[in-house]
Amino acid sequence: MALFAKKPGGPSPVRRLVGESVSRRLDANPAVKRAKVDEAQIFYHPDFLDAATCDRLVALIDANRRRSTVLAEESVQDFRTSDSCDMDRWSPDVRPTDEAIADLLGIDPVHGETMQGQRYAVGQHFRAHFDYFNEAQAYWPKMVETGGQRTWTAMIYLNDVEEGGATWFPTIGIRVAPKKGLLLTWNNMKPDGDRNTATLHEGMPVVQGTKYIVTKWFREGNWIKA
Ligand SMILES: O=C(O)CCC(=O)C(=O)O
Ligand SMILES: [Fe+2]
Repeated sequence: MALFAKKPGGPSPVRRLVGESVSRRLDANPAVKRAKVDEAQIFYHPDFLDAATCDRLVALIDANRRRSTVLAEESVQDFRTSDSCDMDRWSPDVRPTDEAIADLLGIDPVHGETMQGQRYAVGQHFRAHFDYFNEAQAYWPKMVETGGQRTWTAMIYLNDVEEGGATWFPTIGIRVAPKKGLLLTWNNMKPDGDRNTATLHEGMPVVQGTKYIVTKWFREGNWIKA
């Protein structure tokens, strides 16, 4: 390692600016509410997506789902037990939603990763994790090539779940129950652009019913190369 190699993480002007511009835009949108917590910038739009679009995305997830994977090298059994699939951003069934999320946040769509569809059956979950990358991990150089750190996460609940399946932020102490069409979004960075450990979150086990969501992660740089 080089003698003066920069320690991973720390404040970042680029990530700070993204946090400022997105939170300013969301605060100015009367349809969007900000969670009343100090630890992180968390917002929600109670009825972002209409029922018919939700149903279409659920059908696409059912047609394309496979077992979910995680990034860490250690294989973590039972860490993420849902099924998931890539949602083709150019498909006419996906593109309007994909671009509407980017527009809501005011982030150029080229920063957005391929949207992920996820399906959780009874008992399935996504254990507590951070969406931002660990810059000390072996996978990090690959992530730099594909747009660098993740800044904002946006997810949409595509159906109502009979019981369970909430998104839980244990450090902050809030739980968001699935509600068809609701969009939840948060900044994985602190206001100074450093990684925000308070964004630790978990997809809690579904107790009854099935949970469908789409998740969109935004990078600080370009995911789509010109
Ligand atoms: O299923 C959830 O509620 C959380 C999903 C999640 O954390 C993710 O997709 O990164
Ligand atoms: Fe997550």
